[in-house]
This record gives sequence, C-alpha cells and structure tokens, in this order.
Amino acid sequence: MDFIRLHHPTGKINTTIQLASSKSESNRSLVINALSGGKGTLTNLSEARDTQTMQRLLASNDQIWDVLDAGTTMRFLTAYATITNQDKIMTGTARMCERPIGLLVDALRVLGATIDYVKQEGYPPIHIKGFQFSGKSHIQIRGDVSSQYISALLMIAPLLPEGLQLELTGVIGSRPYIEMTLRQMEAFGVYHEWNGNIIRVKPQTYQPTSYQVESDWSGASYWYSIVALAEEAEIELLGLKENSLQGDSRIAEIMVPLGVASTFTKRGVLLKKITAQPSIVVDFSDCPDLAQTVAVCCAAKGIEAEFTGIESLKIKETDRVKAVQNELGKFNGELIEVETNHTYKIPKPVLLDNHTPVRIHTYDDHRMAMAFAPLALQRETVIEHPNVVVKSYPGFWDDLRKAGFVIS
Ligand SMILES: O=C(O)C1=C[C@@H](OP(=O)(O)O)[C@@H](O)[C@H](O)C1
Ligand SMILES: C=C(OP(=O)(O)O)C(=O)O
Repeated sequence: MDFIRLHHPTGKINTTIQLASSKSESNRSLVINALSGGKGTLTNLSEARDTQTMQRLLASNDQIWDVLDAGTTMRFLTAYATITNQDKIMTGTARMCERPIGLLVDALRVLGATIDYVKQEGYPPIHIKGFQFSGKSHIQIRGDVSSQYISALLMIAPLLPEGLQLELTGVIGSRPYIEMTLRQMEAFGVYHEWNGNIIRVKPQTYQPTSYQVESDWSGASYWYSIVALAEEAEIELLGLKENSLQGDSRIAEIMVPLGVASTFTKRGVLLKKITAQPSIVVDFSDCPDLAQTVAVCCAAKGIEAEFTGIESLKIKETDRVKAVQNELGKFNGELIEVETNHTYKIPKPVLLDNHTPVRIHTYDDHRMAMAFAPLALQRETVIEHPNVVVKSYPGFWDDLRKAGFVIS
C-alpha cells in the first residue's frame, strides 16, 4: 500500500490497548537462549519483523544471513556467528549497508575473529570466516556510536575462554540498552561487574530459563503522544511494568510537561490528560528512539523544546534528524540545530490551520510513520508506506482503529 489517510472524528479516546511486545528484549532473549543451548522457554516474544528475522536466521543453515533492516539482528548475530565459529555472510537492506559496523568488527578481530568486508570497509556486507581465540580478553570500544556493538560483545563474553574486560571509552550513548543486556544475561544466570568504564564478565555458562518479554515502551510512546494531542483521552496500555528493563520507560516522565500523567495499574499503565507546560528540555542520549515522538508532539502542540543527545539518530533506519526536519516543515514546525553545542530547538511554531491536510513521507522508517500518526488528531494526515511499522509494531494501525481513528 502506498499511503493511508487518517483522521479522528471526535478527538475523544477511551480505550485499552494490548501493547506489542519489546523487540529489543525479544532479540536479546533469543540470542542468549540460543547461546544457552536453546532449551529455555521464551514467552510474549515480539511479532516485530526484526524479531521474526532473528528467529528465522538463528534457525537457518544458509551461508548468507540477510537481516533486512534490523540493526540489533545485524550486530547481535555478527557476534553470535563469530563465537559459534560459523562461516557467514551478513548482509541487509541498502540502508543497513550504510549503517556502520566497523567498531564491532575491530573488537571481534582483536578477540580472534576472521572477518572481511565484502564491499566497503566498515560497513555490511561482511564475511565472517571463523574464530580462533587470540588470547586477548581486554578490549576497548567507543561508547558513542551504537550501544548495540557493546551488547553484542557482552552477550558472547561468558563463552570466551578468558571472559571479557570491556573498556568503554568516551561518552556512552543508549546506556539503558547496555543495562538491559546485562540484566537479561543475569536472568539466564550470567553475572558481571561494572566498575567505572570497565565491564567484566568471567567465563560462565548460560542456564536455560523461562523468560517473559515485557511490552514495548518505545511503542508506548506513540500512545503518550496521542493522549497529549487528543481533546479528551484515557488509555490503558497493558503489559508495561513500572520497574522496566527498557530505558524508553522514561517516556512517562518526559511526557508529564506535554500533558500526560501515568498511573501504574496491576496490568500496565493508565494514561490521562493533565495541563501541559509551555516548554521542555530533554536529553535523549539514553532513549534515542523517543526523540521523533516527542519532537512531533511538541511541534504539534506548539510547545517550545530544547533537545540534546540526538546525534545517533543520523545512523538509524534513516537520518532521522533530517527526516523529522523535512516532515515537521509540512505543517510549519521546525527542528533547528544550534551549531555550537549539539543542541536542537523546536521554536514555538505558527502552525498551519487545522483544515490543511499533511502528507508524511516515512523514509523506510517505522518510527517516522508512528511518530507522525498522532497528528491525525489535529488534521487529516496521509502516511506514506504505512507498512513500515511492521519492523517493530505490526499491529499499530489496527490498534489505532480500536482507538477510534478512521483509516482509509
Ligand atoms: O540494543 C537495542 O535493542 C537498541 C539500541 C539502540 O540503538 P543504539 O545503541 O545504536 O543507539 C536503539 O536505538 C535501538 O532501537 C535498539
Ligand atoms: C534504531 C532502531 O532499530 P535498529 O537499530 O535495531 O535497526 C529502532 O527500532 O528505532
């Protein structure tokens, strides 16, 4: 389907949503379970394409592993294929082949991997030819490009003959994702020490475990934006926990000044409208996947914003900074880079009147489609290539229909 048209006839929403499950937790549990011998029981696994791809490839004997556009699948399986000493060609979509992997390849080579670049140095496709332990167990890796390299190395660390001392250098971005990895490793009986900038994992054996994946806080963010933009709203999101492994649970706190209060219930979280503030300041270093949601919500509500920590957005499914800048512009919103200090500002916009529809291009990025969908509470919104949502939240449009959005 090339595009869909969305609007909400009343702007009033009262519903309960069984939220999709987390692809980040799912993909870690699949890799760790495979490293534990595959005998654990994983429940509530995500139906996201990224997770289906992970499952399909873990079960595949093909030499070519095509991860499509799944970053975690590319990075985690690169480490997995290395430690299991497989001969694999890792590839993906054209965009995946523009997303860097050099830091992970360098680290695996120090440990003893033989990996060649098939086309361009530093980028997929890569050819993993095998692994022979080099005798080194202390490696350094920059923390400011992608935490997925660090998670990938940590998950294989207990299987290395001498374990791993991973020294993180510079600024650490997406840190909660590293913590999520370590906590999921603990759930499978593998322990670590994290002192200063060094994470140590001794040689250990993963224990087969029953593991239940939580609902997806990144997916929850779109519902927060819906509540913020609706005229009246009360939405219960099922399957979320107050003490979550996911850093994106910070959305509950970020959205308070945008006019959304959260109350944890026995089954999830209840979102209600409260009075919004005129401006907000947010550092997204720990939760980059929330930036698009919050940017669109601020621009649409006319809330001034100052954002930091969004550098990593440039190397995700698309250059998300440029994509958001382009699409906000369609209703007179702006995201302006303040050149000197990596700060971005959303000024108070003079928005187009509500009768003017907008057409949003989605750049093969699920989060562009989902972050802009709540705009349909203000004006008719056309979303191009709506099927992009299958990467993380295949039931997104059905859930929106349940909340009264009319989609044609
Ligand atoms: O480890 C993970 O599950 C993820 C880590 C983050 O990536 P970076 O570490 O590259 O920021 C995040 O953006 C991505 O959606 C999922
Ligand atoms: C960046 C994302 O995913 P990945 O890096 O795993 O492709 C995302 O889901 O927003």
